[in-house]
Amino acid sequence: MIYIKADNIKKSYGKRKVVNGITLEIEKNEILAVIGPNGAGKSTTIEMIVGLRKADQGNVRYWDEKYKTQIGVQFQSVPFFPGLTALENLQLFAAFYKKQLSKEETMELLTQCGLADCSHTDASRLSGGQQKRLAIAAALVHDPTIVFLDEPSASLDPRSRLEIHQIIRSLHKKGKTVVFSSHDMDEVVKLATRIIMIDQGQIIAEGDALYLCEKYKVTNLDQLYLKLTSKEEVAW
Ligand SMILES: Nc1ncnc2c1ncn2[C@@H]1O[C@H](COP(=O)(O)OP(=O)(O)OP(=O)(O)O)[C@@H](O)[C@H]1O
Repeated sequence: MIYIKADNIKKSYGKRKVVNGITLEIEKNEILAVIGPNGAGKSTTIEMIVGLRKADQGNVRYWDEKYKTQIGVQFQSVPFFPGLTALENLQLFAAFYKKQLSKEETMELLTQCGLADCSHTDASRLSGGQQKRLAIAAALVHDPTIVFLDEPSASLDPRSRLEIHQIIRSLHKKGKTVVFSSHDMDEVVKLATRIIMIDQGQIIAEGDALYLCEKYKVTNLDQLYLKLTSKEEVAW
């Protein structure tokens, strides 16, 4: 089953074409990794797909007219409410979806995201890694069908990174669809059931890791990345 279909979407900021005709589908119960260089247009593409940014051209179609309540999104920076604890922040995020999370339900979500010990800590005092996990928890408060995670494990220590992988795997096991962006090719190989590589606002490769490595005659995704993505000339 196809949940979301983006057809030839484009976005420019001023004269700069950031997304230049992306067509993709997001299927039920896949873990889709979106990879590509800094500034390639990954976040902008995700923002258009989740309906937070309007495409200049092209369109995005959804499987359900109430899709907004069934999508959870974690962005790279999260505006938590200072003065509120981690637990209170999650309850507030749930209220945005008109959902009342009991203390027990909130604790369960915090535990799932490795934050049980921080439930009563002011969100603004959490470490970077803890804030990232709280951001993921915030994306899950309404038990969404599809979860978009924008670089969920970036700048995390190895243990926290593994915890994020566990969260992604358990969401997948529950039948959810997960779309995540990442610069960590090992993580992508471990988790993704399908990969989309974006460069300069266009999809330049698509498929699972094995297929892509065979197709482009490389032994791993790092090599594939270096082979396919453009490189800026370095001026010394
Ligand atoms: N609101 C905005 N206004 C102007 N330019 C923007 C805006 N948002 C993004 N850009 C520019 O668009 C380009 C693509 O940004 P985007 O965040 O989509 O890339 P990305 O592939 O997610 O990069 P990264 O891997 O570094 O997160 C970048 O050059 C960025 O500076």
